[in-house]
Amino acid sequence: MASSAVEPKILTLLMVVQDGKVLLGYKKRGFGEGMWNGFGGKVEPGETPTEGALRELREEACIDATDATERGVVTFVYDDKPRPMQVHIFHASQFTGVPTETDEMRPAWFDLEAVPFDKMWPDDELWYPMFLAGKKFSGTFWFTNTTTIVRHELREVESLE
Ligand SMILES: Nc1nc2c([nH]c(=O)n2[C@H]2C[C@H](O)[C@@H](COP(=O)(O)OP(=O)(O)OP(=O)(O)O)O2)c(=O)[nH]1
Repeated sequence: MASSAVEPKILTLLMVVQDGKVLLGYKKRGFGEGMWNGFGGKVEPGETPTEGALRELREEACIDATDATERGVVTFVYDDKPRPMQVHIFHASQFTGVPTETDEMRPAWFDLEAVPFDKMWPDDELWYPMFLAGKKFSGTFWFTNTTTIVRHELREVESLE
């Protein structure tokens, strides 16, 4: 079967942006361990990406976003993994609860001028400018050895449908 026919895994990623800062979590275990990232994970059967994004935020940071909107869909293709990952990227600015450390993530606020891109997935530096500018975007990143980008396509879109 051609690799393009392989169904991608569907995941979510949500960043809370408030008062000139973004809430990120230090990933303590699993895929992306040791890096800062938004909150998210695999969408479960029967869930929409929005429902999955809100559940993962609650599980990983103990807060509930009240105004989450989808901003991007990005696909990651790896030469050392059988399935691509399709990540639905959400923005929120309002939430209830208090960001709290969990087994998986240690949350911290970063100034938008000091996002720690050197300790994040390398694609983030490429799409964050669109994300933070309030644009919608779509793209594909091809990785070798899980972490090195060999090629990418990224564009602003009118709609994510
Ligand atoms: N910013 C960014 N996030 C990424 C990239 N690749 C990637 O998987 N992610 C995100 C998507 C998910 O939010 C998270 C990976 O999800 P996960 O493996 O922790 O999923 P999960 O919580 O369901 O996992 P688990 O409980 O089953 O271990 O990392 C990337 O290149 N950049």
